[in-house]
Amino acid sequence: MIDTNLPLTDIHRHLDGNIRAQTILDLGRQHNIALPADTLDALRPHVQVTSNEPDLVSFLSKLDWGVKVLASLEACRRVAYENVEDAARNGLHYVELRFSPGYMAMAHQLPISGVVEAVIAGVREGSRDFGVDARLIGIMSRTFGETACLQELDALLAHRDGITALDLAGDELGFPGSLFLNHFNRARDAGWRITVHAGEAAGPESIWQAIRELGAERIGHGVKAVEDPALMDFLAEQRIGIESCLTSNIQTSTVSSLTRHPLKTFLEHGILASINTDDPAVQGIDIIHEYDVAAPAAGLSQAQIRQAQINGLESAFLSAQEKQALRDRVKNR
Ligand SMILES: O=c1[nH]cnc2c1ncn2[C@@H]1O[C@H](CO)[C@@H](O)[C@H]1O
Ligand SMILES: [Zn+2]
Repeated sequence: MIDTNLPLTDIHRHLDGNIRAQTILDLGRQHNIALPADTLDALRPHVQVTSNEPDLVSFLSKLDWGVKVLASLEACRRVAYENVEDAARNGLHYVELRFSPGYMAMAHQLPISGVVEAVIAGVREGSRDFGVDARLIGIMSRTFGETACLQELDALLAHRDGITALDLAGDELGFPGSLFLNHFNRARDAGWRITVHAGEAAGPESIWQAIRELGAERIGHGVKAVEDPALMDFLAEQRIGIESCLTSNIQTSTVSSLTRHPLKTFLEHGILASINTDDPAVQGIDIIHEYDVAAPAAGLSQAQIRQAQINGLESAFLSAQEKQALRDRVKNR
């Protein structure tokens, strides 16, 4: 259960993996884009996972319809705005929304830098209208290679003040972190925080690489850390946040069932692990489901769920003062 006296955060949520099915229909109509179905019910199986996918890459193809309807910068602004509205509806006080501007720009060859600008604008308007504190994390989609990632990085750097951190997502097995050393050197020089999707499809060595070579302060998923005792100790000692996404890990077949998910072990080990959604619209879940259904199914006690909630804010890309302000705001409501 969620502790309503503590801030509720989601620090691992792809805004381009959280485009409403209704919005996909609307934008498809508006821009004359042929969709696989023209009613919500018929569209849903094409844009939402209905049963577990065999692997990460198959799962990721479920995000494609969402970005195929992004035919204008206004459409990008809209989905960013709606993401903040969805966060507010879920009772979230703070969200870190991540997005891959190259992936969003791809289908209609939008200017990548324009996409970054539109997303920043949409999130800013959403924050103002719905009272949710939001930060943005830029993603480089490794699936499209180093050069495409450099273009994403350049577009993000052109709006560096609107971006808090850099991430690397997509096909972890096909495109290892070692290809992206320069990218992350530049991101750190820009003063950004760093989080990396690692130890989801690949093993613990991918997590070590993200920390030692890319400068990751947090790890997305990090499921495979449980296979390496030295890494488990290191994560706990260095207070490296693990952004766990329970349902996502089942749907990508990263973990065979919730009862085998390592989140409980992470928490028992004193690792700063938190509960997050990943791609909620594609997964057909929300943050409340992850706390109330998925976390107990993964064997977490109520005290562990509360600790994970505390860890979410603790590992957020905020200053100590900003975190305290959030705690005060929720307590004094
Ligand atoms: O669970 C995930 N693991 C790895 N990459 C992901 C996941 N969910 C989405 N993306 C990737 O993030 C970018 C869009 O924000 C896309 O590259 C998408 O494939
Ligand atoms: Zn993710």
